[in-house]
Amino acid sequence: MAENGLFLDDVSIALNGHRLVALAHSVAPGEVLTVMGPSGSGKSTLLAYIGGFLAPAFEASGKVFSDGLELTALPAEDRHVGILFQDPLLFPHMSVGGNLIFAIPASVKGKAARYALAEAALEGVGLAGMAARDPDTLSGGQKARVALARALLSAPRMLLLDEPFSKLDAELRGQMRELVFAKARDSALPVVLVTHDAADAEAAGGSIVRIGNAQ
Ligand SMILES: Nc1ncnc2c1ncn2[C@@H]1O[C@H](COP(=O)(O)OP(=O)(O)OP(=O)(O)O)[C@@H](O)[C@H]1O
Repeated sequence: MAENGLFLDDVSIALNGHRLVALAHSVAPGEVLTVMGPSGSGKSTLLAYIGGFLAPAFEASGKVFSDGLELTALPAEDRHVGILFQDPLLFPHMSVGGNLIFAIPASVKGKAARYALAEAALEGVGLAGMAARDPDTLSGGQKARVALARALLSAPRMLLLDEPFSKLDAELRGQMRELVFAKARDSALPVVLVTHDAADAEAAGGSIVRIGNAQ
């Protein structure tokens, strides 16, 4: 078992008796495992299993470890997994800062300390001073950055990325993936990236697994 990082120990997921995913893989801190495969092959399902929110329709086995700690039996809220989806999914009724402060673990006490963390996270994604903004006034690329800052603020053990760049235009897409991978390296977070885009996989630079037709 890999001591550091994420380890998927013979993970197998089936739907109606048909096996979708069979995977054994480790992802070192700061590295990216890219998961590719046709639509409906089970890529998002694999992320749901790792994150602890697999729908009951699926039958799954295999263990998930993070830094040697087994997560498999833990509920999603205790797994401390940072997730980015295709849509940034910011709360529209909160300011940008509110969206960030919401994600900070309750163990960080004091309004000033929580505000300072949120400000620093915004600065870290190139959005210094934007805490008071309404999320609806941000561009798609800015929203994606806020979602990244929010995921990082939650003190995650890993990042799970479900096509997070696919709605961005080519230039923003390149910038955003560099930012995400740099943050993952800086924070020594293992990353599982689901994508249809070979350029994403190439930029990620780690291992690529294909599920679906290849099995
Ligand atoms: N909650 C659910 N209950 C039952 N079946 C589901 C559920 N969610 C997804 N599925 C089915 O499980 C299979 C895998 O879906 P999944 O979303 O993991 O595919 P994917 O590879 O991520 O696809 P895409 O590239 O289109 O996002 C599909 O056949 C899908 O219809």
